Amino acid sequence: MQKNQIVELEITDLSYEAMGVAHYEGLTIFVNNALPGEIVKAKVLKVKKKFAFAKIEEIIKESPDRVKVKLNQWVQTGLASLAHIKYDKQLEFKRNQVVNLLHKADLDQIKVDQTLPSPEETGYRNKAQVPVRMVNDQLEIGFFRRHSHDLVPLTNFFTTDPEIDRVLIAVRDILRKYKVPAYDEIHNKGEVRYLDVRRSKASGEIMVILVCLHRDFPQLPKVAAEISQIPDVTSIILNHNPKKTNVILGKNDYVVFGEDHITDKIGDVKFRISPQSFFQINSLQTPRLYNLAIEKADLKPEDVVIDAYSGIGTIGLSVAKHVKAVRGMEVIKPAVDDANANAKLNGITNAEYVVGKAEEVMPRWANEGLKTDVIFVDPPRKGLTPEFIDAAVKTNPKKIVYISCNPATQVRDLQLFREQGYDFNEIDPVDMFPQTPHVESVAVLEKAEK
Ligand SMILES: C[S@@+](CC[C@H](N)C(=O)[O-])C[C@H]1O[C@@H](n2cnc3c(N)ncnc32)[C@H](O)[C@@H]1O
Repeated sequence: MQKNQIVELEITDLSYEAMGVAHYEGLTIFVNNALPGEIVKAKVLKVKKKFAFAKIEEIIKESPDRVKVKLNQWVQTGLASLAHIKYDKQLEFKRNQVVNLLHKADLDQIKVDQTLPSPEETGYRNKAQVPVRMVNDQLEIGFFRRHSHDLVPLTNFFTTDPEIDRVLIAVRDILRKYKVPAYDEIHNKGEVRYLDVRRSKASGEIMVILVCLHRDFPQLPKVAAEISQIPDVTSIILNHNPKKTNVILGKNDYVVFGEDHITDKIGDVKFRISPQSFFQINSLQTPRLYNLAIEKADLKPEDVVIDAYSGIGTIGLSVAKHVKAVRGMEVIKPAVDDANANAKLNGITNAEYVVGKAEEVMPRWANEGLKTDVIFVDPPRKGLTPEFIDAAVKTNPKKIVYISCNPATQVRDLQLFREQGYDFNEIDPVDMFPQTPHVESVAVLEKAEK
């Protein structure tokens, strides 16, 4: 097989990144955009020893699960790389990810529920982080083509709250009007790198973050004054990111208009959210995810609860009024400040959050003799560490509720807990990210009977 060769392929599977999978002359071929059951003519893009990448030239036999995507850019950019598959099949794809991982781990007996669908299939994101670049001498917002830094200009971000798209376009036009240069990442010059916009569905408040190369730029006062006139914008932040890096946000934020946070709500609990704080992006699905996790925790009024990887305290503060005490830890300081402020904001006096790495804080607490009843963990994609797991077990909880955005690391960690006398019999996938291959899942570990 050679680059640029055209081959006819039968697609037999979907990879975890939602690429069609085919086999040809002993090679596994990943075909962008192709679906199982389809026969396609594809052009070979790259050939490695055991696998190759190809793109569709022509669909000879089309899958009945295919959706005609209006804007092919969504799929191309990876912004919504499952958008070409019917929603019920997306849910099945996500469930299958979990089933396959359990199968590989010899855990076929674990039950995997149907994926809980999201109330909104599009327009669900309460936050957009979009790159800003010059394209043909004009400042554009958009998204990078998959596996590249080529900006595809976009004005409809599809999975984002349409109110946020409206603000993104308005800010883009203001930057154009004042001739603010976009960031040039090759030479590390120019100015605006990203626009980061957050909107609370509950309060309607909107935060606009201009991620900039410099702490200030000549047009900033006029630009800020005009952005502040966009309806519902209550906060404008300049995030200073001077480094040549792929990391989106720099360390320092400067308020250029309004508040340093916006306020949102999950259930009855209010949350202030600062620019650097993590907040679940699917506003309508988040309470359903938390309710599932909380129901499974079967909390009692005398329980001591840990909220690990707590972000702004959303899980712990949602349960604080029903338990004896909540203690949480989180590595981002502004998020911890938010969490403690959020406790006060809601009149909660039995919850306390500290700054630190979970894998360091948990062992410290365990060594101090802390005993717990229920531990909630909600780590980033890389999952937990063995140090955290050992320390969590040492505090002797009845239950550990594991919320994960990466079932591969979740299954790995659940096995480590199993070796330490905890067991689980079910994983529930929840769709937090429709139109994308991302899978969220919840599992509950209980102390195994001796
Ligand atoms: C998936 S988020 C969950 C946040 C929160 N539970 C929620 O539902 O909004 C994971 C959080 O873990 C934090 N984090 C990442 N690495 C960490 C570590 N080593 N120790 C503690 N927190 C960490 C991130 O900053 C982020 O807020």
